[in-house]
Amino acid sequence: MKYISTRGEAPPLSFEDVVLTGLAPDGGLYVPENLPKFSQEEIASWAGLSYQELAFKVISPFVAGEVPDAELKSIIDASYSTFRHDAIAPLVQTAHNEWILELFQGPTLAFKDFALQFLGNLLDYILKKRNQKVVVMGATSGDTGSAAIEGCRHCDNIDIFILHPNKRVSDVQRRQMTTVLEKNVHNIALEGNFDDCQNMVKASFGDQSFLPEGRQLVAVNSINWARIMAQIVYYFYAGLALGAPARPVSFSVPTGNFGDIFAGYLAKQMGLPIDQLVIATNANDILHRCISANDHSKKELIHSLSPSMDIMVSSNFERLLFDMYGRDGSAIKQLMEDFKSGSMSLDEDALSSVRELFTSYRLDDEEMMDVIREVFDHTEYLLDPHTAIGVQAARKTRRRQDIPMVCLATAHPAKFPEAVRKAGQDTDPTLPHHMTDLFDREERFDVLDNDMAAVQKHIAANVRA
Ligand SMILES: Cc1ncc(COP(=O)(O)O)c(C=O)c1O
Ligand SMILES: N[C@@H](CCOP(=O)(O)O)C(=O)O
Repeated sequence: MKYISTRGEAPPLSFEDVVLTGLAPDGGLYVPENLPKFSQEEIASWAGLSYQELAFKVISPFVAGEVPDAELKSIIDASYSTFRHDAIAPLVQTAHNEWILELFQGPTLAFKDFALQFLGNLLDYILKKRNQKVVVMGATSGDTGSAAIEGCRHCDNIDIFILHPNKRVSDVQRRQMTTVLEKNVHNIALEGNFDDCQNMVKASFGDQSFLPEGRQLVAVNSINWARIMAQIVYYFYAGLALGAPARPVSFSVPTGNFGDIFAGYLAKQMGLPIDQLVIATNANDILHRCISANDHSKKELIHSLSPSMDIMVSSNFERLLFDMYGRDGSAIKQLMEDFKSGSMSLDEDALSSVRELFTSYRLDDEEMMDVIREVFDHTEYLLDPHTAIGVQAARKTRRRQDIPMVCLATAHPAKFPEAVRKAGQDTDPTLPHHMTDLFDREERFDVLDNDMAAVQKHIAANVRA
C-alpha cells in the first residue's frame, strides 16, 4: 500500500513512513493510493466481533503487512485496554431510531483517544524498531492535546510539544494536558487562536531546520493518516450493531477539522451502507456555508461554548476535495492557494458531489444549550456541547426516520462544566474516578507569543539529547 499527496508533487510513502510524518513536502495531505473495499458478505461476517477484532479487520489492509499481524493485534489490544467500557464505543438510545455513540470512554474523555492511544503505541513500536527519536508537534483546541500526550507520555523516543490557544480551552481540558509532568511532555499556551496554533504546526512541517540534528517532526493531528484510519473503525462498529450491512445507517458528526466525518466518508467508500452523513457545525460554520452556498471563505473565529470546534481552516476537507476533483493534485493545489488568500469556490460538479454525500447544519450557543436542556428533560441523558450540536443537526436534517441515526458523542460533558451549567444544570457533571484529583495536581506550561521563531526556538531548546 502506497500513500500519495493530495497536491500530487510529493513522492509516495509506505505505511510506516506515512505514520512518521505529517504534511507532505508539497503541502498536501497523504491518502492511500487505493482504498480497500469490503464486500457486503465480508462486512456481514464481522457481526458480533469485539471492537478490537473489528479494528484489526478494518486497519490491516492499510498496513499491508508492514507491521506483522501479531504485532498489530497487540498494538490494538493495548490501545483499547485503557477504555472504561467493555464495549469501547457503546450505543445509547435517546429517541426513536436515534442513537448516541459514546466515543468518550477512553482515558481523556474524547473521541481522540480512539486514534491517539493507537498512534502512541504504533509510534512506540516503529521508533523502537528503527532505533529512532522524533519530535511530535501538535495543535489543539482542547481534546487532541491531552489524548496525544496520554498516547505518547510513555514513549522514550518521543518529545511531544502541544500548542493550545491560551485561555481558550476549558479548565478541565487545560489541566488534562498541563498536569502531565513527564520530562518528554511540553505544553505551550499560545497567545492566539486554534487556527494560529494549527498554522504554526503546518508551517513547521514545511521547514524543519529548527530541530536538532537527526530529528524529524511527526504529527498527532488528523493530518497524520493513522489518525483517520483508526477513526474509520467505529463507523463499522456502530453500523454492524444496528443491522448493517443488511440495512443502512446514518451518522451525524460534530465537525471542526473534518477528520472524524472524513473517516465516515471513507467507511462508506469501503462498503458500509451509509445513508446520510451530517456535518454539524457551531458558529464557525465555514463547512456549512460551503455546502449550502458555495461560500468557503475565512471569517473571524468566534469563541463558542463548544471550543473544540472553534476552527476555521478544516484540514481534512482537502482530502475530500482531492476525491471530488478526480484526484487531480494540481486542481487541489490551485484551490488551496485561492483559499490561502481568503476564499475558494468549488466547481459545479465537485459541489454537487459534496452535496450528494453530505448534509449540513449550523448551531449557535443558544440553540446548542436548548438541545442539552431538551434531551436531559426527556431522557436524563446529559450531552456535552459538541455532541448536542450533532444531535440537533441530525434532528433538523434527517431524511428518513426508518434508518437509524447515530450521533457521535465526541466528548464527555464533564470536560465542559461551564457550558453545561449555562444550559441549566445546577450540578457539574462528575469526572470519572481517575480524574477526581485533577484540580489538585501541579500544572506546568509555557505561555508564548504568537511568533513562530519563538516557538521553534523553545522547541529546539527543550528536545532531550
Ligand atoms: C469534542 C470534539 N468534537 C468534535 C470535534 C471535531 O472533530 P473533527 O476535527 O475531526 O472534525 C473535535 C475536534 O476537532 C472535538 O474535540
Ligand atoms: N478539536 C481538535 C482540533 C484538532 O483536530 P485534529 O483532529 O486535527 O487533531 C482538538 O481538540 O484539539
